[in-house]
Amino acid sequence: MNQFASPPDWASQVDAPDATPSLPMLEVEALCRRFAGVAAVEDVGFRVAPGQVTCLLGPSGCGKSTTLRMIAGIERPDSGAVRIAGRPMSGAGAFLPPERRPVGMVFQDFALFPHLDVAANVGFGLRGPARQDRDRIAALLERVGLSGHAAKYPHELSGGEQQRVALIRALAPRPCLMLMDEPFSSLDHRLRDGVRDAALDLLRETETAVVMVTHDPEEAMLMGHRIAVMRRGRLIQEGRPDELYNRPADRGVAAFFSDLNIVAGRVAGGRVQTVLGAFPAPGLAEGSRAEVAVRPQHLVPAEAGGTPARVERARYLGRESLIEIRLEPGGAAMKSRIPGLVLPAPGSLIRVAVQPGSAMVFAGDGE
Ligand SMILES: Nc1ncnc2c1ncn2[C@@H]1O[C@H](COP(=O)(O)OP(=O)(O)OP(=O)(O)O)[C@@H](O)[C@H]1O
Repeated sequence: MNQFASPPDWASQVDAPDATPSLPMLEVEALCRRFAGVAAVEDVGFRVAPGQVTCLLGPSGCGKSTTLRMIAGIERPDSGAVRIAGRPMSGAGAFLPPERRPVGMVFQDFALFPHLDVAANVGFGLRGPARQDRDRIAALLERVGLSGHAAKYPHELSGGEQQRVALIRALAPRPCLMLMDEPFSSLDHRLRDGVRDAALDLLRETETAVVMVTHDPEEAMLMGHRIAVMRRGRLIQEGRPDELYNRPADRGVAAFFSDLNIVAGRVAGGRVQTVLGAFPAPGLAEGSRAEVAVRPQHLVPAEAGGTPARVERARYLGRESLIEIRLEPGGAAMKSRIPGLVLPAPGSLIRVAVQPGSAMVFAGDGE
């Protein structure tokens, strides 16, 4: 059971910068796991507050699932600690098996029992007499719009319906923490939004803390109150979606969320001087090399000033236009995304500028 009687309102936490509640539901500390001498997860630590969703985001093989499996107790950490609702699950000699952890799990393949009808599948998560609690099962089914499906078998349901059943089956025992591994990735694009929204509503209502693995940055931004970006087994950055998008720790994190235009330069007078202009470079040594990353929507046509650029290709994408250009000094290829219909002729010369405050400056000239 959730030991916190009245968890803080998730919306106010999202709005308030750096409002980390004092009592996390999940605490992960310095988790490490090696396979055949190779580190799959190294020194990963983060916390999740009650009612909050943290998305583990990263490329294939970066250690997301292994981290999730260690939280679940399916995988034993080599070192580090996991605490749920303040109780040690693993670490310091303790190790609770998965069935003794107050955790619900949902995976990519819905894994419903094919020989049980929907009501029995949901009831399976309940223990003892609660398993027959028709009212609770009916309430959960109604909550995800499946009231009329209680007597159906999994093969009679669509993928989206099956995943909603898997979700309420995991939530039925009222876990403190929900662990979800790519839970929506096998769903048809059209179904996905509806199932995601149903899941978010239900998780918020039940004030369940959630760790969700995804490799899709848009999904992480859509679902996560916080995002933890992993790379090569390590946690690179953890924070609110806007922090990761606007203040990424490095170029790799920045590149996860969109295409980037990159220009390099040297720091002089506290600013990195580039072909696109000079940008503040706080904390970087005078004379050192730095690179500036600019998202395509932040590289915009300039009336006067700016940097001359030759248009290579311009396409209208509906909501916006994508203009591919080559900077005249240096010849670097860049992309600019502009709202509406803006189609300069290929070969024409335009001027572009970086929107104030949008440039991301990193040390060095490569990852
Ligand atoms: N049981 C295992 N035995 C050996 N190596 C493993 C095992 N489980 C995971 N690995 C390795 O550990 C690394 C991390 O794997 P993990 O499944 O955690 O990555 P991931 O980020 O979840 O990837 P994906 O998005 O492809 O599922 C990979 O190199 C993987 O091959």
